[in-house]
Amino acid sequence: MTRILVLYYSRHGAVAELADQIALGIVKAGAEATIRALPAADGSQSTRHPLFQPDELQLADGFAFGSPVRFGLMAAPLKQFWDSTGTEWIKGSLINKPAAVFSSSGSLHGGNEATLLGMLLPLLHHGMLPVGLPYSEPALHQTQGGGSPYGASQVSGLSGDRPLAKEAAELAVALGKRLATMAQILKQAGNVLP
Ligand SMILES: Cc1cc2nc3c(=O)[nH]c(=O)nc-3n(C[C@H](O)[C@H](O)[C@H](O)COP(=O)(O)O)c2cc1C
Repeated sequence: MTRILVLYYSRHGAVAELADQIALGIVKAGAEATIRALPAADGSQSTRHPLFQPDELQLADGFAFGSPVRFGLMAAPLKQFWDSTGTEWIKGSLINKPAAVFSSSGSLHGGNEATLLGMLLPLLHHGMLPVGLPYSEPALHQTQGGGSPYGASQVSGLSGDRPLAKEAAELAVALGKRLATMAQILKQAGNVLP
C-alpha cells in the first residue's frame, strides 16, 4: 500500500487539525496516512499525535509538511527538521517523492501564502515533486479564509480558537487525496523519472 507521512509542528492545535483533514483525504484515495508531530525547540510536545522518528522518513512514498506561520515564515521546529536532512540530501533518498505543504496563521493576511511558498523550497532542493491544488476545486473560489493553490491553510484568529472553516477543511482533504493519488501513480510506474 502507498504510504504518506504527514509531518508537522503545531503549538496550539490549528496545524494539527489540518493534518487530520489531509490524512482523511489520503485515506479516501486508498493510501495509508501516518501522522507524526515534531517537538518544540525545547523538546516539549503539545499535540496528540505521536512524535516523529527519523527512520520513518524512508518508509514513506509521499509527504505533507505542516507548520504555523511565525513572522511570515515556517516555525523553527520544521526548519530544524529540514536542517537535519543533510544525509537524505546526499543520498538523494527523497528525489521524485511527491510532497505537499500546509500552514496556519493567526490573521487573514498574516503570511500563509508566503509561508507555504517558503515551505516548498526545501522540497525542490531535495528533488521532491510539489503537489498543490488546482482551481477546479470549487472551494478554492469560495474560501474566505484558508486554502490556496500553494497548499492547505487555516486562519485560526487572534485567540487561535477560530474553528476550521468548511472550505479550508475541504481543500485540506482535496490536497491529501491529490497527494496520495500522485504517490500511487508514481509508485505503480516504478523508477520512470530521471
Ligand atoms: C512567535 C509567533 C509568531 C507568529 N507570527 C505570525 C505571523 O507572522 N502572522 C500571523 O498571521 N500569525 C502569526 N502567529 C500566529 C500563529 O501563526 C497562529 O496562531 C497559528 O494558527 C498557530 O498554529 P498552531 O495552533 O498549530 O500552533 C504567530 C504566533 C507566534 C507564537
